Amino acid sequence: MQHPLTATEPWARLAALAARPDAGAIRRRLLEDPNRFARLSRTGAGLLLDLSRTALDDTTLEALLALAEAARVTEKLAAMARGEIVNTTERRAALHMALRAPRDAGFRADTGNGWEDASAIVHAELGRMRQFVAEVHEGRARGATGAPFASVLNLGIGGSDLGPAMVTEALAALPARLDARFVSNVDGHALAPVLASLDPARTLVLVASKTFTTQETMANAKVVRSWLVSALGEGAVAAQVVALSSNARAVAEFGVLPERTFGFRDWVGGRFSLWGPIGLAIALARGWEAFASLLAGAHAMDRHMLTAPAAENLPLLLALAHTWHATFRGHAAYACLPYDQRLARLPAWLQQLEMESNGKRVDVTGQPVPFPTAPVVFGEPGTNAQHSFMQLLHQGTQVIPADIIIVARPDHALAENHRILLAHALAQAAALALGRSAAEQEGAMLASGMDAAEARRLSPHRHFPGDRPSIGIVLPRLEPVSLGALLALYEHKVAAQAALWGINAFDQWGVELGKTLAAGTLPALKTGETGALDPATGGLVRALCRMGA
Ligand SMILES: O=P(O)(O)OC[C@H]1O[C@](O)(CO)[C@@H](O)[C@@H]1O
Repeated sequence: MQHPLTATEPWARLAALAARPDAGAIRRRLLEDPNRFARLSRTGAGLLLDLSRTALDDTTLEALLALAEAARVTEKLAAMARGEIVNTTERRAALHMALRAPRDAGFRADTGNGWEDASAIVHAELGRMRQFVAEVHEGRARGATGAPFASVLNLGIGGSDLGPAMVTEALAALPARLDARFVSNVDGHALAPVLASLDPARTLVLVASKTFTTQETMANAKVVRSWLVSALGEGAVAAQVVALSSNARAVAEFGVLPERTFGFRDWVGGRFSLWGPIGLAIALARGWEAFASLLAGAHAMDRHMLTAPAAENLPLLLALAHTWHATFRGHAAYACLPYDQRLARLPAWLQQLEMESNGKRVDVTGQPVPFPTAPVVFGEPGTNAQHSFMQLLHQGTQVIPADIIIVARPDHALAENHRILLAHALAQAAALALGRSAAEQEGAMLASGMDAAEARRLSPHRHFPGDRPSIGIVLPRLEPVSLGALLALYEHKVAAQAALWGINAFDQWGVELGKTLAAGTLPALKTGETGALDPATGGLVRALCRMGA
């Protein structure tokens, strides 16, 4: 039986367009149309999206928009905003948009057991967060010895780390209100040096875990709890530990006071959670105003996503361009290249967002999807990426599209450095798209005085095929409001692709098996008893034990 999406007329049209010999031609399209940038760039919520260095043309774009219509993408995103149960396997709404909307936005969530006033719940907690942040900054909330807090240590992993850590680093141009540290890995090499560098009397600890059962976070939380208690006594737990979680019972058992617990509902998915209590570290480190502006920027993108016409809608257009690359052109990876060092952790955040959301092989009905879904995402800030993996993007055997994120105005006074950075970002996009033919390359070598035989020998090695797509995303400046819009752009892009493919972006069953197996392996590492393990794991456990594990 044919999959409902591949049975649509626009799908057939797109499959035919993708099979054309010139389906990937970017150079020709660029050089033939001097207005291509104007025709294929759009603005929304303060950002600029530039699709001119992809092979998309009017016909392809029209077919992609028709496919989105056939898949009812806009209706599905509207259902998400209405708080309907869109995460069908876990029977939950996905209402992260409520976290960043004004109080009167009126978001409501279907709990499966009736509807609740999501906006009221969010704003009650936001008010408490705001008050707590003020108490810490003004020195009214202090540690067990009466010392004001100088540092905040966030213990969390996945969505309970990547978002707040990335945003806190991205907003480094703002004055630091508290020194912020993030420890996610259960590897003691992550936690031990951080604890060694902190003063327990002046450290506020955030245990960030939606479930409050994640083994890595809880193991680190226990270590930090003992560290506080042995330095300051049992009273330090109540004075200095804060929980960010939706599991109030487990939080209470851990000993965190209700007034130091900030909660959220299960309609906030882990990887979409930085906008609420999980983002407390951002507000503590960069100030409440910055956090509020971040939310405002994301809300502006939410409004744009919900109201802009399809052909002008940034998240939808980005989703369609990525889908053209991943699903129709079969590009199995894409690179995220932020040309701003402060966005160094953006690729890591995006990896979870994309790959945990859309790394799915069955659709919402449980049927296998007969086409590629989420590609592999990787990335590094430019220009560093140019000196590591960009070689493969320019001359490798596979085509790997890139998102090139550019910030127009810097927050430093090194104007020449910034111009060099921008020149490289633009040059990479141009080199990927236009390439340089063997003949052009050979001509350049001859002109430089190289002898003809040597120029001929080198020309295949120095040939750039071009026709390699990149998408530009431009922020006027990296500030809370534009960062919020950028992150919401990607969140909605991911949700739009899931809606198009008919998959569930909001569950993550693929992470469960490894957790279960780790629980069975831990006792074997303690006792050396490997009888219950598979032969390969058992062999490795015995080898590790012989080496002193
Ligand atoms: O916040 P929690 O419950 O500790 O979960 C952390 C992370 O673990 C996952 O559940 C699975 O890796 C992520 O989705 C989540 O962000």
